[in-house]
Amino acid sequence: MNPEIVSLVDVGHTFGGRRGGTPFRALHPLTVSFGEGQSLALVGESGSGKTTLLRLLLGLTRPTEGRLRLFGVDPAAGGERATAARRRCGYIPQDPFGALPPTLTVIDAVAEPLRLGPSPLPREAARERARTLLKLCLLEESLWDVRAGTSLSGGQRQRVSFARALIADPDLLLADEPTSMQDSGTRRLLVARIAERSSRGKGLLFVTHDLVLARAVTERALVLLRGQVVEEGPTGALLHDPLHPYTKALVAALPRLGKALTGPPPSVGTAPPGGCPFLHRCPSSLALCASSPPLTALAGGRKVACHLFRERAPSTSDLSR
Ligand SMILES: Nc1ncnc2c1ncn2[C@@H]1O[C@H](COP(=O)(O)OP(=O)(O)OP(=O)(O)O)[C@@H](O)[C@H]1O
Repeated sequence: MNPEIVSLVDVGHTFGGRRGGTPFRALHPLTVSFGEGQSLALVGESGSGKTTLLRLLLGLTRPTEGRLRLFGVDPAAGGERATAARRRCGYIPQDPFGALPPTLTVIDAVAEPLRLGPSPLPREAARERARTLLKLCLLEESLWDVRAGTSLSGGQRQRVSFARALIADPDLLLADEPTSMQDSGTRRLLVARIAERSSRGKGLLFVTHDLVLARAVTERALVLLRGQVVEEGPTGALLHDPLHPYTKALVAALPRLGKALTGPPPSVGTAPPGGCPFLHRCPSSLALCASSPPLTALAGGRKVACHLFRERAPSTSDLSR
């Protein structure tokens, strides 16, 4: 087992429960871990809980359930060890508009992570590294001295945010749809930069709607629907042999196949509390699906939460974990 980077044991999150209002369970308890050189994709439609999970890992939100560890510490605990663990992470947020310090120039915004922490790099050395990375991220030189908070398109901001997240060569990269605003050539280049890190023992948590993209950079994937894991396994297996009807629908909806998912997105709609989160859109639903199917381990390191697969589950002794 590689030294552990991320460990979640029954981690869940409910918004709104503490200050009154209607509590909303954005993430149902989930258990997952990965170590150095390993990568995990979080795949699902809008509103499925992907960003919530990233925010828990970064210590920006404290989980309301379970036990979460980042490099062996609780990232939301405060104190030096939690700060040190968070500093080992690079984060590419989904929304590049709020992601950059608005008063810094592009080059200083990218260099900034090297200027923080216990052994900051001198300003010019940090800026030199920022120049190299900005070139690799195909950001036009004419933009390096403009204010990061103005004058940049969404795609340009996203590339600046990408360079900023990678400049300190973090041990864990948390990337939330990091190439959503890029053309296909630039996307390929940025994805290759992410993929090469795994061979150097770096960890990756990659959030995307797109299983093809997930397969390019990750070995394993979790498919989330309404905050519940409906399938987990090797990313290639999920793409080429999806088991859960929802994963099948996600694969069928990939642009090259062109079939849109039917029914309302997960944040809308009316799945019964406790029932399968895909019930109202599932072409194969059974009466049984009004009750929640447990996440069941199958052969080949795969897991699926679907009543259709209960009978295919191997005996406990066959389970990979
Ligand atoms: N601060 C909050 N208070 C209440 N509900 C929230 C809060 N943040 C997120 N949610 C809800 O939690 C659910 C999951 O949101 P999250 O941002 O994690 O989804 P996501 O999978 O990242 O979606 P997207 O792909 O659109 O970013 C959504 O229904 C969202 O409305």
